[in-house]
Amino acid sequence: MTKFRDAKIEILRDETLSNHWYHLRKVTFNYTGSDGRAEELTREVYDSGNGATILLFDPKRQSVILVRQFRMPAHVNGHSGWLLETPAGLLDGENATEAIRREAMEETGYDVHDVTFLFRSFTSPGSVTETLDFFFAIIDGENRAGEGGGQAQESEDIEVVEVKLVDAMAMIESGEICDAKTIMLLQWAMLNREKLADS
Ligand SMILES: Nc1nc2c(ncn2[C@@H]2O[C@H](COP(=O)(O)OP(=O)(O)O[C@H]3O[C@H](CO)[C@@H](O)[C@H](O)[C@@H]3O)[C@@H](O)[C@H]2O)c(=O)[nH]1
Ligand SMILES: [Mg+2]
Repeated sequence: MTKFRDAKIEILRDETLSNHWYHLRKVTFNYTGSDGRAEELTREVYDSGNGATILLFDPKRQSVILVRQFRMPAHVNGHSGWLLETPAGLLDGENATEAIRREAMEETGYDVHDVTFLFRSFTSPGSVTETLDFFFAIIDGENRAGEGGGQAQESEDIEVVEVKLVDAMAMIESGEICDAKTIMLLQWAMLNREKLADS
């Protein structure tokens, strides 16, 4: 951070452009950059809250549990929209551990007790406020507590898909898996596969 040692940010205004489902803000601020020059700038900021995601791994079957659902933002950007992802959800005021256990159950039907926090990441820091907490849990594919599928009353319509870890890696190469959080967790699994082999 040496270049920005004397940089300064002073927020002047934080306006709401849209506040229907999520919150689109326009932030006006004085920016004093690395060269000491001050200027007034504005940035649009999309605030959809923070979320959590989890890699559910079955060591016996060497497989992961993914979910497929329709994503409109991907659809309007040239994808069919039917993305294959790790289970994930918004925090809804809960702490991330509680939230991810609830989401894992709702979306996949796996009741996970021991979840391990791995890391936190901004998902798209140029435009979106969101941080995502990444978790890991061991599951037993033969011992599922429910059907999953999401909450019908919230129009969630989720397909639960079990994929061998090696096949999931190939699906990144082929483009069939093209969601950042999912790619990050699968790559984490590959980097830690010796540890996972003992689990
Ligand atoms: N009515 C309405 N519903 C919406 C809108 N936008 C999203 N939803 C619904 O709100 C629900 C949110 O479900 P969650 O499971 O809590 O969140 P998520 O969409 O899976 O989000 C997770 O993954 C995202 C993508 O990676 C992450 O961005 C997010 O942080 C979170 O981890 C979904 O049923 C979604 O369809 C909207 O504009 N209007
Ligand atoms: Mg979800």
